[in-house]
Amino acid sequence: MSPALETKGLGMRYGRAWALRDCSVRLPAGSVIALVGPNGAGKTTFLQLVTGLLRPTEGTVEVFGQDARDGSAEALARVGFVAQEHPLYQGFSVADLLRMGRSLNLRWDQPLAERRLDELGIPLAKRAGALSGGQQAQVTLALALAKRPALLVLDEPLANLDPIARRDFMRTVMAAVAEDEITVLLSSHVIADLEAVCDWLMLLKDGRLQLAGEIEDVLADHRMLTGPRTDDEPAVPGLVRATHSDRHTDLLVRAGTDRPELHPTWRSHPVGLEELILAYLERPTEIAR
Ligand SMILES: Nc1ncnc2c1ncn2[C@@H]1O[C@H](COP(=O)(O)OP(=O)(O)OP(=O)(O)O)[C@@H](O)[C@H]1O
Repeated sequence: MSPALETKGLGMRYGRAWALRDCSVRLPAGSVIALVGPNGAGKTTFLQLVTGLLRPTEGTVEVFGQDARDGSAEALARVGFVAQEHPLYQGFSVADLLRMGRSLNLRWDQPLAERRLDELGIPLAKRAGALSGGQQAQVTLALALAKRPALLVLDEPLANLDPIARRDFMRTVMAAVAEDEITVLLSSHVIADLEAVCDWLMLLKDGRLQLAGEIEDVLADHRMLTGPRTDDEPAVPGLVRATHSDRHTDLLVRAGTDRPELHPTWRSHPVGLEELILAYLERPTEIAR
């Protein structure tokens, strides 16, 4: 499938410190991509490079084949961005925000935005500052979707939302995906919420890409091996991380299914997404191959 987004050797340095380094990835159009990583991993930096808000120190980033650095009106029109914390002018009414969106954007679907807000029971006359956190998040999402973007970029959209607001927010995103076949790239720490909606995973740590792929393939490519406790680090090919309990050792391994070279008493079982992500986040940073 043709990529929605392609980066090659992408890097960003703030002063002398690299926030992102050597990031090469192709993200397919039509997918819903989870960007995960601990605090300071470089997620916001990556998203701001994709949306053209930052210029890379090195490397390239293309959105639907167009250089994200050129900042043209057409390029900007194809990308909807919801920044962290859902910033809105607090003194503006929702209607004012829609009016502003209409005058600032090349393409603007006012009926779509009004319909979405009506379905959510968010009154147009209300001031943004008088809305709940969940409603403010929905307003920023409605503004981003009114551009009818081909790529929707969401930076930690679920932070500070209660479980119901998180569910409602993701429902709105998924309804837009179903209606318009848009590509969605979202960063989050809430892995459980991502699992239900994302089909692609991109994992960053210490500014380095650790893992990228279709979630189904990534999970199929890993196994958890459980056996008697061994205190020495086992020399298993493809070992991602070893963890030890009183009596057992668990080895997360990559590539292939079973490991015949291990003792036959070792049991092999599939791994869940959260378990896999945590194992990658907890191991020392490696440069992605
Ligand atoms: N404007 C800036 N000036 C200097 N350093 C910055 C700037 N923005 C980010 N950084 C640094 O770059 C690194 C990556 O930050 P970034 O915000 O991209 O990470 P993140 O994965 O989004 O983190 P979080 O989950 O906490 O939002 C961090 O070490 C951060 O301190």
